[in-house]
Amino acid sequence: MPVSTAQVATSRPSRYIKQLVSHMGRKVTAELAGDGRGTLTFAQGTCVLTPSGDHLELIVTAADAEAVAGVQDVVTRHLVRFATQETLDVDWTEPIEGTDLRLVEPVVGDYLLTHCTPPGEVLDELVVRTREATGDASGMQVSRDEGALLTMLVRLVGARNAIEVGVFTGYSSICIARGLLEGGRLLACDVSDEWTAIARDYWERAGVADRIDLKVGPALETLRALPAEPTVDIAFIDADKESYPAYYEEIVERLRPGGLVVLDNVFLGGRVMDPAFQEERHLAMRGLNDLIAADPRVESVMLPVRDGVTLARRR
Ligand SMILES: C[S@@+](CC[C@H](N)C(=O)[O-])C[C@H]1O[C@@H](n2cnc3c(N)ncnc32)[C@H](O)[C@@H]1O
Repeated sequence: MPVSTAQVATSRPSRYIKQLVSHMGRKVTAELAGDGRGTLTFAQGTCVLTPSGDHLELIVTAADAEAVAGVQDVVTRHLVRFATQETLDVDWTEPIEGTDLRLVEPVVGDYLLTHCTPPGEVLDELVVRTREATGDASGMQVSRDEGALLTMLVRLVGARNAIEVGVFTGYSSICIARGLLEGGRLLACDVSDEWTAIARDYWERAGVADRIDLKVGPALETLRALPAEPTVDIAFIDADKESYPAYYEEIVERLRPGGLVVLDNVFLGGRVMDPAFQEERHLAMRGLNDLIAADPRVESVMLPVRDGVTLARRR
């Protein structure tokens, strides 16, 4: 239960952050960013302090509830001591797990679904068919707003040469293939014959089958077998999470300048923000998110679309 927040009403949030960073900097790592955001890194966890109008926003992240309480205690005591001209009310929320974070408010999520270009009959039917054929696994399919985003990105990039890692029943492949320039091709990678059989059927129905090359097998092998030349315009990564770093490396080296790699599920349902989650896929995604943000080969932005989407554009 490692994430807890507090909103402290005050007319001087920036001043307290400066004071705290300067004071705590003698004992722990304390940083003040140009935008006024402060970060305190203790042995047990971190506290991020952000000035927000007439509030000071605090976020404590640590590996367990006890560690959260320890960081909360240090921060609260110092803040209260620094506030000589007012009484600060530091009211922390109960610590929650990353999986309980609301990544997209349901009402917002629903509004987004109904305010993008409609995907059309074939994709609507594919959603139904996927649910019937795969049950709970159907949750892996990209949503209609994310699908619309993919088509839009493919068009904006002016893509002729695209790659998809993780086809499932073909929804996102159709979205990508639709946006390609005349003569464009999509290399679609997946390990499942069963799921991609459905994809093939719907690619035909959507009229894009002739521009998709399906490669069934481990995607890493497929990617490594590609020429090591920067010819890829856009790639979408949406497969096994442990392999994301390897997929990213193979793809980023093959992107042409201005080419885009799009990564899905970069929040892992909130688990990337929660240090209690330490499985291989959590470490892989957390590490990759950090790497991309600092990667000099690309410009990147992370979008709170569904489970988090990163766009990284090759410089
Ligand atoms: C989240 S689903 C993809 C959803 C798809 N983009 C869509 O919109 O319907 C992940 C897919 O990755 C595939 N996959 C898992 N491990 C793989 C691997 N090593 N190589 C290629 N595909 C893999 C799975 O078979 C599954 O179809």
